[in-house]
Amino acid sequence: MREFIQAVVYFYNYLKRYWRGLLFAMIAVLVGTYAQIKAPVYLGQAITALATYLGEYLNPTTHHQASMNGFYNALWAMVFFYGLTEIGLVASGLITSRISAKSTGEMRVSLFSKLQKMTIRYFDTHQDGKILSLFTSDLDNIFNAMNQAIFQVFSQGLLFLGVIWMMFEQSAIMAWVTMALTPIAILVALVIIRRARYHITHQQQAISRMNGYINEQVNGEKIIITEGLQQESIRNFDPYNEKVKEETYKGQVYSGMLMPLMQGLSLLNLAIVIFFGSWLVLHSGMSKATGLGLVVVFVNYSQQYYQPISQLTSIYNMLQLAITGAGRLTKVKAEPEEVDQARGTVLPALKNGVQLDQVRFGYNTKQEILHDVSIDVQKGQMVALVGPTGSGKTTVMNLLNRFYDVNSGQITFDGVDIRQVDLKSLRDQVGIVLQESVIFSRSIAENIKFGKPNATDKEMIGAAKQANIHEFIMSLPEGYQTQVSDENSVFSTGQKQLLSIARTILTNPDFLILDEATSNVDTVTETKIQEAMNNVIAGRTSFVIAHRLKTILGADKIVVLKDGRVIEQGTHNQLLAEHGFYADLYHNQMVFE
Ligand SMILES: Nc1ncnc2c1ncn2[C@@H]1O[C@H](COP(=O)(O)OP(=O)(O)OP(=O)(O)O)[C@@H](O)[C@H]1O
Repeated sequence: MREFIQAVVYFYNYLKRYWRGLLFAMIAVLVGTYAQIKAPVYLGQAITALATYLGEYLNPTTHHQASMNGFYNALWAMVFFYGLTEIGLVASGLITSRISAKSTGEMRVSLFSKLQKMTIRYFDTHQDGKILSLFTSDLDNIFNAMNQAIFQVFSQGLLFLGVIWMMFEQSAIMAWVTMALTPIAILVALVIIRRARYHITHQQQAISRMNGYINEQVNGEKIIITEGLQQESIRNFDPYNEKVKEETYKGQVYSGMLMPLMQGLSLLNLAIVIFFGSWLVLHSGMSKATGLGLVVVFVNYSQQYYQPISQLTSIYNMLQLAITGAGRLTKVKAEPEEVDQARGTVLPALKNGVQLDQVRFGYNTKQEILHDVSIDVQKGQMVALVGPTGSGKTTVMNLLNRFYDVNSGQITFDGVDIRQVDLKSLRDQVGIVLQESVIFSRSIAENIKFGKPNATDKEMIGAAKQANIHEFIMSLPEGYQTQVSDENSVFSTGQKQLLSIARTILTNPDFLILDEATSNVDTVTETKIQEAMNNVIAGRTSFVIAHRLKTILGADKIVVLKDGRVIEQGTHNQLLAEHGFYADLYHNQMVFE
């Protein structure tokens, strides 16, 4: 019930601005449905008029032209009402399609804007595929429901009530006869909806599990190919696919069953209506011609009456999917936002330095990752963070840029706690070169200018030169205009990092965080990266997460992290003299280099 109310609120928020269009669509449905239930009355009158005329025609002594006029009048009225039905239904369909497309478009924009404000924590804890499915399946389901189901609930509900009302207007006894099979129809519909729902829920779960498997296998394709595990991967795919196949089949069997069953019931009912109607014509006091007309009217109503019941499963399924989708999107909307642009003081340019003061932090409440970490960086200094894998180096970087907040202690820029600072002004000062370099689908020039789109070409080329990537870019036939993307990258891993460095140099940050690429790069590229790093670091305050110790020998301070604690601090020579963890690490690496 909570999910239902949530969905109603969600739809209301997006649909309220279209109230005029919706009102118009409803009036169109109202007119169309009224015409639809009114038309059979004229059909009946036409039949009655024809029967009267034929009766008189067969008896030449009482032949009147007038009864034929009644037939034509009724016929025209019937055509008019059926025409009106079509106009009403087409008009309301067009309006609802337009409103659904527009409001789903707005939902898409709002979802995308929301995602752009999400915390790193959100992206760290949600799979890419699941985020993508908000845009694909959830919004699609919502569109389908708005376009068809909500409209159908209204129009079919109206038709159902309207037919009952009209039937009682025409003949109460015939109305009861037409409705005779209603309890069976409703019972059948409920049983089938329950079964269909069961299998459709299982089908969705099976699809989600299968997608998870495909996602994982595609991401791990390199390992699968190198280990020759393709056949195994195909074999393991089978049970996922089988489950989807089985549940889809059963779901379709049940949901597809309702329509023919209802048609069957309606045909059975038709026979009852004709049988009872004929009995009434023969045994009641009404004229035979009127009775014949009445039978024809109820033949029509009998079909219209069972139509809404047969639509129930598809409407129900569509609504159910939309309610789940709206629930998921409401949850996303309620997620805490990252960029709270207007809050806090604007951070002035760094004057003294950056401090981590007794910082404690964990990604979740169960496990603390950093314990009492204190690091002091003076303006213009280069601090290197070293330590075994999992020791917390990247975590320190995440905190410095305020991707996450500390649990206790504080991080300060010139003595100001970064939690008190306007986030944008903090991010403007901090430049990050990540281990994993990202390439966007656009030209190389636009990729370099990503953080500063209004940079001049001269500035951009200057940055590329400092990052040691200019010559390579110029060797490409289209130079800086070469279109690149993650799938169609012309860069090696090392070159991608050089591009990231160029991107960062261009934004000219005061404070720099550099996460050195761990992947093996050839010695020429390694030297180039080293030079580029020296260029970007020069004159800046920087934190370098180093994996190859020889890259940080000249650091002003080396901080050694182990299991989330600072175990040693000092210059390279000081730490070597201590013969501690760093000295061991250094000697071990030198043996392998
Ligand atoms: N998003 C996250 N959620 C939960 N735990 C995480 C997350 N990121 C890292 N951790 C955990 O925090 C610890 C420190 O990880 P971190 O990435 O900071 O180490 P690192 O020193 O940078 O390692 P590496 O040298 O391998 O990059 C690890 O135990 C890791 O499992």
